[in-house]
Amino acid sequence: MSRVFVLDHPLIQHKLTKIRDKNTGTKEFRELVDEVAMLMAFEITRDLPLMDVETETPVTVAKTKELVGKKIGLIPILRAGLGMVEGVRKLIPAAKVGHVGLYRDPKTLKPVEYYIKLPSDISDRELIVIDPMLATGGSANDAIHSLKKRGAKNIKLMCLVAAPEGVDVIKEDHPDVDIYLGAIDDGLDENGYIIPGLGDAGDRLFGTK
Ligand SMILES: O=P(O)(O)OC[C@H]1O[C@H](OP(=O)(O)OP(=O)(O)O)[C@H](O)[C@@H]1O
Ligand SMILES: O=c1cc[nH]c(=O)[nH]1
Ligand SMILES: [Mg+2]
Repeated sequence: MSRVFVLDHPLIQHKLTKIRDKNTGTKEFRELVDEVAMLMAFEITRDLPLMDVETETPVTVAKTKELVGKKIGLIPILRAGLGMVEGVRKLIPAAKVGHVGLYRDPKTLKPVEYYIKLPSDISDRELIVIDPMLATGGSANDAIHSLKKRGAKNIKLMCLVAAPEGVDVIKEDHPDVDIYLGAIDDGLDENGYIIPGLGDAGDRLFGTK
């Protein structure tokens, strides 16, 4: 059963409010999404394993902790996922990055895959799928299926804003995938947009509307 975490850190929630605001322009929107992604990564990596090490300080030897060299892969879903990936990379600079290109057909709301390029060793990596929006869930669901088909075994999903419908789809199809969110909103409108949501994340990030 997927675990669903709504990351309620005050900085995440405050910045998310500004991201939602229709008066926030492209530059500030992009900066805020980057910052929130970094803060979310801080929470998502909370369970990374540590090992005991000894380090010589200028004074003496300290018994301390170091990350066990865990291999991580970040998988932004194009385009909007690009707005979050650099924020996460600031905290996990050694992570490899794979890209899944999907757009949602505006009529059917079904995802269409147009690109995929992944690190060769995804089956050995803990993967974090990144997309600001989880609406019907079709895009994230497809991306996760694509990754599993290519050998991925260990996947987390990270989104800024989700609709309950999208969360249910991932829980149903991928009970092994834990979901990390900034918020779960009320639902979807007739065009599949999240209510109240933040509008079209890709358009707001890249100024295409
Ligand atoms: O859960 P779903 O109903 O599938 O909707 C969510 C998807 O829609 C948006 O992408 P969009 O199709 O707008 O592509 P873009 O990122 O290129 O703008 C968003 O970034 C998600 O990938
Ligand atoms: O609300 C939504 C739904 C899908 N994609 C977006 O960018 N926003
Ligand atoms: Mg879009």
